[in-house]
Amino acid sequence: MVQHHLTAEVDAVVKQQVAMARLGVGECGTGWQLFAEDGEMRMYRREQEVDGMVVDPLKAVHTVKGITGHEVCHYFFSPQYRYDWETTLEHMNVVETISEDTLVFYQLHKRIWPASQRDVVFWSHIRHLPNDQDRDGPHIWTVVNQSTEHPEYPGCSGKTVRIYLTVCLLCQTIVNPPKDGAPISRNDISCKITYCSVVNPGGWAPASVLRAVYKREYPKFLKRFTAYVINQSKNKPIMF
Ligand SMILES: Cc1cccc(-c2n[nH]cc2-c2ccc(F)c(-c3ccc(S(=O)(=O)CCO)cc3)c2)n1
Repeated sequence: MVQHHLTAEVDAVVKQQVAMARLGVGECGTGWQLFAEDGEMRMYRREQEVDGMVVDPLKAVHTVKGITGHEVCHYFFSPQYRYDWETTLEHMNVVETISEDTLVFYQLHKRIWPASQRDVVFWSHIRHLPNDQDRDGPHIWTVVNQSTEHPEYPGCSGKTVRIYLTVCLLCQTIVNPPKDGAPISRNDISCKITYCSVVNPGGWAPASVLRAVYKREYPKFLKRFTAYVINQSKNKPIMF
């Protein structure tokens, strides 16, 4: 079977993004600054501008009880749930199904005053990786979203501004088996989530406005999304 033209790119970007997501933020001199905290959630950014535009890389780390990395990635990747948790969506459709673990999405997001409305085309890939710290432990799961071109969605409609993003959601399931050898329940599991994103907003927008939007939107997004996964999963068998 002939490989899809994106397959090589998907493989390279996933490997690179997983490696970056695994890097800690603690190392001094890495330039990561903590900008939001809420319980177990910590949000860091590096202030970075390209051609005068804010493209601050973001790294969020969060630990959530009662769900697994497979469940978090399943609900993040699968299109049928997206309108449930992505509340800034005005329109979303799957432009192409490259394989069962690789889709191409078009998304039109709600306008954030005073900037013009943004849209984005990206491939999205879900994958699980052996847990190299604990060979017998549950696999690590990841979803990588990477902007891409698509002939049906040229980025020059004029009405909206096309944004460019790279997002990596990396999830590690932690199991604390019950002492008495009872079956593992949701009280015995938690998920360590790392969410990395670099967004080029496309058209120019004031740095102060963009940074204020990120500061407000990212913590809301991660809390809302993880609460959604907890609620969807709680009465279902555990997906390891
Ligand atoms: C979480 C967040 C941060 C910064 C801005 C906003 C936001 N508020 N109103 C409109 C947007 C907006 C505009 C354009 C976008 F591409 C995305 C966008 C955000 C996340 C992702 S994703 O890949 O992480 C999850 C899939 O939607 C994709 C697009 C979000 N939301």
